[in-house]
Amino acid sequence: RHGMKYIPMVAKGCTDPIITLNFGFLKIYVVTSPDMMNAVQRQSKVFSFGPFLDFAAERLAGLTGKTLHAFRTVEAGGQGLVKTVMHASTPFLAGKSLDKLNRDMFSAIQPMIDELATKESVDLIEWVHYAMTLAGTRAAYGPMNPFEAQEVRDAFWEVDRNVSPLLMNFLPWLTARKAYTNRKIVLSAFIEYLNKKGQNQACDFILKRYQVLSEAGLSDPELAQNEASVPLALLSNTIPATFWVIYTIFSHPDLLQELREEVEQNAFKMVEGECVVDLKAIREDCPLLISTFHEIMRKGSNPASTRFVMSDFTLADKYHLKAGNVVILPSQVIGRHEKAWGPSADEFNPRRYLTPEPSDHPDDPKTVRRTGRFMAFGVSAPICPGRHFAASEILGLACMLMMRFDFTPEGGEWTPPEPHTGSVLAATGPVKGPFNIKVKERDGFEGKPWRVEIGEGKGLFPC
Ligand code: HEM
Repeated sequence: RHGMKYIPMVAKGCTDPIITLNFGFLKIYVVTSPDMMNAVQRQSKVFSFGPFLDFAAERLAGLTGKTLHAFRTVEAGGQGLVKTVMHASTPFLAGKSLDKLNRDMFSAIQPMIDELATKESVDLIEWVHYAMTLAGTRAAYGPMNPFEAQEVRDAFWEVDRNVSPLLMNFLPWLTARKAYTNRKIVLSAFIEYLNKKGQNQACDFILKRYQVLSEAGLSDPELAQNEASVPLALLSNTIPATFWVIYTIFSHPDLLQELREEVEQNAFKMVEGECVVDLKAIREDCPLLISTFHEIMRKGSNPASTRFVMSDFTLADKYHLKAGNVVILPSQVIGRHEKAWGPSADEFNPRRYLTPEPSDHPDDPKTVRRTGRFMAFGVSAPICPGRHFAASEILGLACMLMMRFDFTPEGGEWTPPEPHTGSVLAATGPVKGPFNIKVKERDGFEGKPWRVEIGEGKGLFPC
């Protein structure tokens, strides 16, 4: 009922560094303190992420039989393809490949932003979903993008919003009907994409995945079955996070003003009458914007990194964890712990990630890399490999919107929309629409052409 918010709800106020939720057939150990998280992370053989890769291959992607065996981790008796493909493709989410991905994403979204300028009002949630889904997937999958069809986009979001019963894996065609039938629509689009050899014009990350999987002997339908679940990683978190970044910046007028000044000075230029936002300069020369992004993600998202207990283990000589159960490291609890951030841990402070205030941390004021400092993209391995692309998409778009537009919510008040609790894969606060805003180009910028310039570099944000 509460979706991803359930864990922090039960953990809030607990004084123990780890607590047990007993579901009878399964215990979930919820870590509530940074020190205990360190202790768990030090035992990477005992607390492993591997079984969750198997879980996702079976329940999210719906793999069965010999395809599932090929993907399963070696530890679980499989061929370990899930790790092989991740390892081979992750480097293509940085450097030149990331520059190209960003370039393609912003050239895809630019006409949609220009169209926004012709409107007087819009449902911001719907617009962000539409524009980011289309632009992100065009950049990833190329001109034969399976998500061009609205039917496929709608089916994808139906899967995302109804994924919980699918994860139970109990007669999914009956108990998870919506997700199950819509997953089939997405899958058919991916099969057609491969039939047309669409992957040959995909981004390097996607192309590498196809190469590795076909070299491993997978047929196109088997390959499509796995790849049809990749957009859950590509879109499920990025889109709600984009909404919240835009919402938070525009709903804090003083902050908006400061950010506009920072961007105007460091990451904006006029080139022959064209307004240009510079993504490389956003990364390198806009510390307040980056800090604001981190703080919105710290406060607003609630990913819970998950580990499987491989063998019985006693933590801190006191807490006995039994093999076969699950450990959760919830960022909403650990990342807001006083040990991570001192007494201001629960406040929204867009300057938090600038040079740390000496009074901020009771134990070690100068430490920037304190445990629990920033967990929105997960912790250590398997930290999100797409985080730099996500940050580029979100911040590039947010800058373009705040430099070009004034947004006013209908009714005048910035009142946060209702959460969408069915979307349990998204840790970034998915919401239910509509959220109607009035749109107006800013004084002095009316009717001007705009673009985002990518610039060369490693493409890496400090996250
Ligand atoms: C705001 C946007 C995003 C957020 C908050 C986010 C967050 C996360 C988190 C928390 C994890 C799990 C880490 C753990 O369990 O400790 C993860 C994994 C992953 N993410 Fe993201 N992510 C985002 C965007 C993206 C994008 C755009 C991509 C795609 C290119 C992506 C690709 C992946 C992949 C492939 C994994 C699995 C990594 C593995 O199994 O080793 N993510 N992400």
